[in-house]
Amino acid sequence: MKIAMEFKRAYEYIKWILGNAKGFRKSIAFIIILDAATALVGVAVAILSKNLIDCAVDGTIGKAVVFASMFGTLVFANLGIKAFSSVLSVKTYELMSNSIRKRIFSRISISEWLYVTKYHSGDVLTRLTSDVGNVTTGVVNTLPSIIHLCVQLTAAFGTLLYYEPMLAVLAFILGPFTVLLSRIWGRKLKQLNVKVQESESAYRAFIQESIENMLIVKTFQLEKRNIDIISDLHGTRLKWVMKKNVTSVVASTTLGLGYWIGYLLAFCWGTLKLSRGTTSFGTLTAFLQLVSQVQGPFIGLASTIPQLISAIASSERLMELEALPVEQFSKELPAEAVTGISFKDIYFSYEDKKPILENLTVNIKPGEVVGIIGSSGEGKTTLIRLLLALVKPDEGIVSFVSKEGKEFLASAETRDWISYVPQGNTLFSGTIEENIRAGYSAASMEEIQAAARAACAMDFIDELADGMKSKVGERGVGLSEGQAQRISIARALLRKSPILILDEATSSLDIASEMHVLKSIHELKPARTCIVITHRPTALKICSRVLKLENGRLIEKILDDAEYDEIYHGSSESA
Ligand SMILES: Nc1ncnc2c1ncn2[C@@H]1O[C@H](COP(=O)(O)OP(=O)(O)OP(=O)(O)O)[C@@H](O)[C@H]1O
Repeated sequence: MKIAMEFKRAYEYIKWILGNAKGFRKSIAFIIILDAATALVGVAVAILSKNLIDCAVDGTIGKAVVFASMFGTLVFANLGIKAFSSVLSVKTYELMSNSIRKRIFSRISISEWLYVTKYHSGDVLTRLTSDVGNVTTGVVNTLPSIIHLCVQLTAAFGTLLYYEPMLAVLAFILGPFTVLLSRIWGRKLKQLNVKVQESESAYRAFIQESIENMLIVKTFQLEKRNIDIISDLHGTRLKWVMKKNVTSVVASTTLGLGYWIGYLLAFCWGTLKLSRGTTSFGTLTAFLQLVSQVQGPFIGLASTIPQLISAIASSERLMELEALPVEQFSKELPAEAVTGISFKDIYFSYEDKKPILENLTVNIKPGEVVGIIGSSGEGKTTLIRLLLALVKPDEGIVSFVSKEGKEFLASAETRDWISYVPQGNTLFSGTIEENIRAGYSAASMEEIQAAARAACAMDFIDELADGMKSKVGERGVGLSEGQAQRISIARALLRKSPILILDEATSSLDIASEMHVLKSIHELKPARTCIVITHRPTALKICSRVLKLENGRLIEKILDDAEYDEIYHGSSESA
């Protein structure tokens, strides 16, 4: 039962791997044909060498010259075929691995956000590079090698059987041995492969995070701790790589031993026949070559099988990414602006954790500017994630309402109506212009400048030597927090969506800049429905309503000056 299940699973993985090769079948078939041809050439060379030596011994020089020239032609042809096959393999490898990467990357992009965030970016990177590499090698290199070895085995065994059946049997001694070994070591090797890939993921993830958070590493003097962690991760990786390697080496050494025993037996048998005069020098040379060509494939298979197992183990890790749930898209969106927002009887919790939102109901009218306050960790950002349909409510309905009162459920598509400025630095590496343009790719330079002006960013951009073309590093390196925030706001304003969400978006700005940005937002024409999540009273002053998130519900607050003061001077807990 267990074996049947394992076979079924292996069948699924192999089907998936071959499915990926669909667009490259012609190239792969061609590589296989070329590789099989080199195997046949090997056997032909053995037969030719027998005839050549026999002619030389008999003194029939004319025939020997013919055989020698055929021999030379075949050797050159073999070299040419191998060179061409190698170039074709590299090209097919690149095309196929890029196509798998693109497909899986696209799949991740359209998968549900919450599921994707469960994977560390370093792990995803390892899967998209190393695992895709293993799968592609399996199809483009390992599969043709296996077929090459099988053709070589069949042709050499058939020829040997024709000339000397006893030798053929001796040479074949490795056959059952290989099958037994692959059964014993196959499963173990697959498990070890998964461990190797996991240790690679952990290692890459750590390096990635350390480089990203270099500032924290330096200011908290974590250099030594990080170097120690890297050493540990190296140690773990080395352990699994060595275990995998030793398992492969034990398997191939055992086979190697069998190979030499077989070869020695064939050699003794041949020399015995030669001493009795029942065979020629040429035949003995050919036999020895053919014995190698029967046994060689078994050794070859022992080294290609681990590659195949790597491909299978990696396909499992890639299939896992492909199985991520895809986002649901709503039906066609209406042409008119839909600006009202409704949260109705919302219950929400992350996985099986304590509920964050409970029985939450709120309606926001078109054009309203609503401030949301609440203690840290109360669920304000989660509320926005529900509106953006990044997470789904356990119960209740999140919807958008048109002027006519028509409701549209929040979905991936309704994000079209929202411009979002999230917490933290969310810039990409590239120019300032490229970062703002991400809000609306077809925007003119005038529109980009207008958005930057409204976000209070134009003054500092003008002061930069390259202006809009100034380069921004990874996550906005090269800009101050406040400058990065203003670029993020400009990006959101350029989008011209009817709803604008600012999540602590002005937290790093000085009061004067913050007031300027908020005033620009307030004066936008047409007016946008706006949700401002903030701990700062200046931001709340532009809001027509303030809602406080408390115990999973939103409660309307009328704040007097003393309370504004408390928010401003008190801790976030008191907000
Ligand atoms: N992806 C996630 N998976 C599981 N739990 C999460 C996730 N994101 C947030 N949480 C939890 O949900 C709760 C609400 O988080 P949320 O970010 O919505 O709070 P917040 O009110 O916006 O906080 P802050 O003001 O500090 O930004 C927190 O307890 C947090 O630990």
